[in-house]
Amino acid sequence: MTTNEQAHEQHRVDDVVHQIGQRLDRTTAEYNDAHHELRNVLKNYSENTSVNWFEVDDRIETSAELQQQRALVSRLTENQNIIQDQLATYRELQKSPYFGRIDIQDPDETKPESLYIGTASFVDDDENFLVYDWRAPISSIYYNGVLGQVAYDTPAGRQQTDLLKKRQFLIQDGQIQSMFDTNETVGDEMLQHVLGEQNDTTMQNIVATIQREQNDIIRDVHSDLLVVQGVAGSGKTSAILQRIAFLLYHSRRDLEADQIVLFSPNRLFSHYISDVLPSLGERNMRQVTLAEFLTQRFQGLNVQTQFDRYESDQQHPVNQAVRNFQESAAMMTAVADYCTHQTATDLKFTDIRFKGRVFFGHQEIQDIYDSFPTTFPAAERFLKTKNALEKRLRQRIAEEAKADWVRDTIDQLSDEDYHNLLGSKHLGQFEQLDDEIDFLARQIVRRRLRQVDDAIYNGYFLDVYSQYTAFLKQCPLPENVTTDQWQAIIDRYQHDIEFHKLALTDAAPLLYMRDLLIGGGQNHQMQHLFVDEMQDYSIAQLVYLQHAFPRAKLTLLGDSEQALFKAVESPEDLLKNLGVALHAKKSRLITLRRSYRSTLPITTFAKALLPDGDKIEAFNRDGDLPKVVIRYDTASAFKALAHELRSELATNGTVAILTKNTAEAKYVYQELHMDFDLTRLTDTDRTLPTGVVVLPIYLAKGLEFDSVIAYNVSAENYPDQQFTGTLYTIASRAMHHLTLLSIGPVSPLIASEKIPQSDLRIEHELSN
Ligand SMILES: Nc1ncnc2c1ncn2[C@@H]1O[C@H](COP(=O)(O)OP(=O)(O)OP(=O)(O)O)[C@@H](O)[C@H]1O
Repeated sequence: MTTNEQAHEQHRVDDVVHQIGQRLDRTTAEYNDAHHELRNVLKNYSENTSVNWFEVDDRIETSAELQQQRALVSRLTENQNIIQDQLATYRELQKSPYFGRIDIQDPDETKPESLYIGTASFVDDDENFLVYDWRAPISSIYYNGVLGQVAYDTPAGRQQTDLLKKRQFLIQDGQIQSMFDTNETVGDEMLQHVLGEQNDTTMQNIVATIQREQNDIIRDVHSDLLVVQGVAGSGKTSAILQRIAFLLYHSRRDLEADQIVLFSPNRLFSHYISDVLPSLGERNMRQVTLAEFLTQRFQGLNVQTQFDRYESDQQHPVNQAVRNFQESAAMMTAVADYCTHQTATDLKFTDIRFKGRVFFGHQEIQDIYDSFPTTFPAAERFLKTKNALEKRLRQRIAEEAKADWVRDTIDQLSDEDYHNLLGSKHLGQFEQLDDEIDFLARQIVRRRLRQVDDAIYNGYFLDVYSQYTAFLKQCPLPENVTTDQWQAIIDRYQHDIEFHKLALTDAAPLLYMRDLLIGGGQNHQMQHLFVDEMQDYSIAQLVYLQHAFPRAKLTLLGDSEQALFKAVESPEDLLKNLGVALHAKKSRLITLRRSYRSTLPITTFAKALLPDGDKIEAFNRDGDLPKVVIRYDTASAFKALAHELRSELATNGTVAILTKNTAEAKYVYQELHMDFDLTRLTDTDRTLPTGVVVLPIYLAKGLEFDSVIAYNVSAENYPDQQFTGTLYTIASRAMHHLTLLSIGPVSPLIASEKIPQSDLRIEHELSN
């Protein structure tokens, strides 16, 4: 590239930055005006809220005025927020207005046109697009096309054009740092630069360097089930976030950020990714971990988490055939079948009691349920039963309202209680005083019987926990599960319930049964459901999530090689199983094989751990070989660990010591915390501190660190292939440096002929 050309491009950058600066000044003035106006209205509002509340007439008038003011405040606040967002976007653009340029020749134009692509559009005062948003239809050719004839989708249909040039820029603080032309999707040079620079405090957006397959994930608007299987560090999480930004742009009119939900692997991860969407001018989607979701659904029960289960499985190995069945689509189908065949007498209705006495008996409830046609789905009969009970409750309230104690209570009401009981009804709204008294009497009884009302509303008159036992007892078993094994499952479930506990395997089928029998549990607002680290979810859980978000399109991303909690499955089998289980009409599988996170030596080592690791393509970024440090007793191991930590801390912001489980993390913490500023992370932590952190690998899922030290990769700790996934996940968290500490002989997974010694730096303890 000639210096002349760079000077010419810099000239354009200067011009665009100048125009953005002018727009920033204007918008700042607009912001100040909006802020001023809002402050005035708020001041007025607070003066109004202190007016007389006790005179009824005044109260009505004030309340109408307040409502108007409240609406005004909310409109002005929204306006102010919009301007604030614009300011943030302009500030970002001012630093780096764009990262790409495409020159195209449209068939009906005489001259080629140069378009510049950045994180947001910038249009000058004459409506010229100085920068195109990366999500605009035309921008797709920057990511997808090689030079020559290319096509792109627009709302008006597919368009053709001739792509003459593709240029990439790295612009920092308004200065072009580098620029080059490329025929590739997005050239490696740019990626080299970005990946080499990265550090791990929070994730960055990748819009300047999105790769072709990633772009397919990001721009897919057709699939109702999109399954992405990608190797560690291939950009699955990045793709999710850029996809969300794309979808929000694409369906701006009918999709809001809070109609998108992401199931994330842990809370640290939620924080780690939280800057990406705001950096693209979008709000964050909702985020929840599976544990949070289940806890919320089972209030009052202590639901086992994936982490608890992982720890307990290490101590008490489980029967895999039984668990596979419990977590299968077949189990969920069995639940659905069971629910459709329940007669009123099969259901475990319980009495609704009040102050120790039966208020509605279970037989009465069963008879009501039985009175509705069996052709109705169970949940509908249940809802009708609730309504019938509500009606009977209202009758009982009306009768009880005539009782003497109620009249006595009314006589003794203070003025304030009297007003409170009237609630939204106002004095004078009743034609006769008797009506008002009657209303108050029913209010008093209703309040007293709130417990009964709640029991009806929440459907507490069906004992779902006993119902689940009944389901388990008749559940058709596959051939490889014996009745004795199943009885043990039933016994354990009953025992757990007695102690208000629930095993993770029971959560999805039990919730599903509850929803199908009593209704509810579904969120019809969600339009997109994303599941990251899907390999840690059972099919039963995914079936449940689909039921819980019935209108949502599903994007499931994972890496079966990183399965810490279960066996590896091929992507194709997975899609087939999921497609059937989730009844997907338009399903699509995208596989990502290129790994971007780690240096070439680290990825080369990590992939060699896997039986079919040669499918993984390492991105060619230089770095040191992974270092294996072997010591033969604990004292020298910790001495070596301290030494490694010091040297890693000298060059890296964060050093993560990753362990196999919590017990090991606690132990390492105990041994080191006196000498280092060390943080042990647990599943309640939300933020990642810098310095040294120690955590079990399952809490590091989805995260990355400048430097990783794998604690004790000895043969004793990682004896066989069962631990391949764990070791691979640990190794693949490292971006720049990886150290493997072994106390005693190293694991056969590492000391294997598949891993040439020349791929590692091995440091044995020196004998005296
Ligand atoms: N196209 C890209 N341009 C720049 N950086 C990228 C690109 N794709 C991925 N990366 C970087 O590679 C790293 C790994 O990406 P990400 O965490 O999204 O991968 P992942 O597939 O979710 O990984 P894992 O399954 O191991 O958690 C991140 O630092 C991300 O920013």
